[in-house]
Amino acid sequence: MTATLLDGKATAAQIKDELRNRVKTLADRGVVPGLGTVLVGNDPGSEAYVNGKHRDCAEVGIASIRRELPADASQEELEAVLAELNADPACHGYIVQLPLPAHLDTQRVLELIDPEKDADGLHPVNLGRLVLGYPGPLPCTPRGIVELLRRHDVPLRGAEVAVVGRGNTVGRPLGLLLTRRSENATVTLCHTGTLDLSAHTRAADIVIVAAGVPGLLTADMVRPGAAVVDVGITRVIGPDGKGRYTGDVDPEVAEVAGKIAPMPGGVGPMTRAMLLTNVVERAEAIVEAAERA
Ligand SMILES: Nc1nc(=O)c2c([nH]1)NC[C@@H]1CN(c3ccc(C(=O)N[C@@H](CCC(=O)O)C(=O)O)cc3)C=[N+]21
Repeated sequence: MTATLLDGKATAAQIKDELRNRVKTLADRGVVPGLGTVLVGNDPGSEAYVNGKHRDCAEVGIASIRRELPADASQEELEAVLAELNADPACHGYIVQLPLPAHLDTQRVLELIDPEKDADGLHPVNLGRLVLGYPGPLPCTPRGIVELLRRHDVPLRGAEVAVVGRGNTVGRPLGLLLTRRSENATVTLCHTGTLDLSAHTRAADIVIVAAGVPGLLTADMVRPGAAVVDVGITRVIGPDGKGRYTGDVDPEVAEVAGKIAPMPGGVGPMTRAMLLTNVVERAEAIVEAAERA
C-alpha cells in the first residue's frame, strides 16, 4: 500500500477527547448530555451497533437512555416511546436504529422525532435546513467524512469531488454539505446508473464511494494521488464460509490513491464520533439558551 491513511479510528479518538472536555464544562453548568437509542427487535448487527454507541457515550461522559422493543412491537407502542423521549428533558438527542422491522412505517416514525432532538440529522426538517443552509443537526456520516478530510489537510475549497451513491443517509446529504459556501467543493453526484462512472471518478481530486457495491471502485478508476473514502459496508460470506463486512473500494486502489479512508477504520468510527458531537451540541444549545433567558 502506497496511500497514506485517513485514520478514522485515531481521529475519532481525538474528537472524543475534545468532547470529554466539553461534557465536563456542561457538567459544571449542571447539565449531563443524554443520548437515547431506540432498538426494535434483536438483529445481531443492530444490537452490536447500538451497544457500540452506548460504549462511546460511557467513554465521553454522556448519559445513555436505552429503549428496546420486541420484534413484533406495534406502531403505536413505538410511537409512544418516541413521545416519551421527545418529552424527556434528560434526553438531548436520540436515534431510532434502522432498519426497522418491515411491518412498521419507517417514514412516519422518523417524522415523529422532535427535529431538535434528531441526533442522526436525518429528519426531513433537518435535511431541509441543510438544503437551505440553516443551522441544525447534521447527518453523522457526511459530517464525519468532511471532518476526517479537514483534519488530514485534504483541501476541499475548489476541489473536484466525485460522490458515488445518492442515498438519503450518505451520498445526497454529503453533496449538500460539500457544496456549502464554507466547504466550497465542486461535487459530481454519481450512482450505479451513471453511464461512464470512471470518467467522473478519474477526474476527481477526492472520490467518496457510498454505493453499497463491494469492489465497485477499482484502481483504474482513480487518478494517481487522489484521496479515496470508502463508505461501503456490505455483509458478505468469505471463502472460509464466515460472514464479514466489506467496503466498496477494491484493495488495489491503495496502490494508486494518495490518501485512503479504509473500511473498517475510516468512516464508521467518525460517524459514531459525530453522533456524540450532535448530542453535546444540542445540550450546549439548551444551556446557552437558558443562560441568555
Ligand atoms: N438510525 C441509524 N443511524 C445510524 O447511524 C445507523 C443506523 N441507524 N443503522 C445502521 C447504520 C450503520 N452504522 C455504522 C456506524 C458505525 C460503524 C463502525 O464504527 N464500523 C467500524 C467497524 C465496527 C466493527 O467491525 O464492529 C469501522 O468501520 O471501523 C459501522 C456502521 C450506523 N448506522
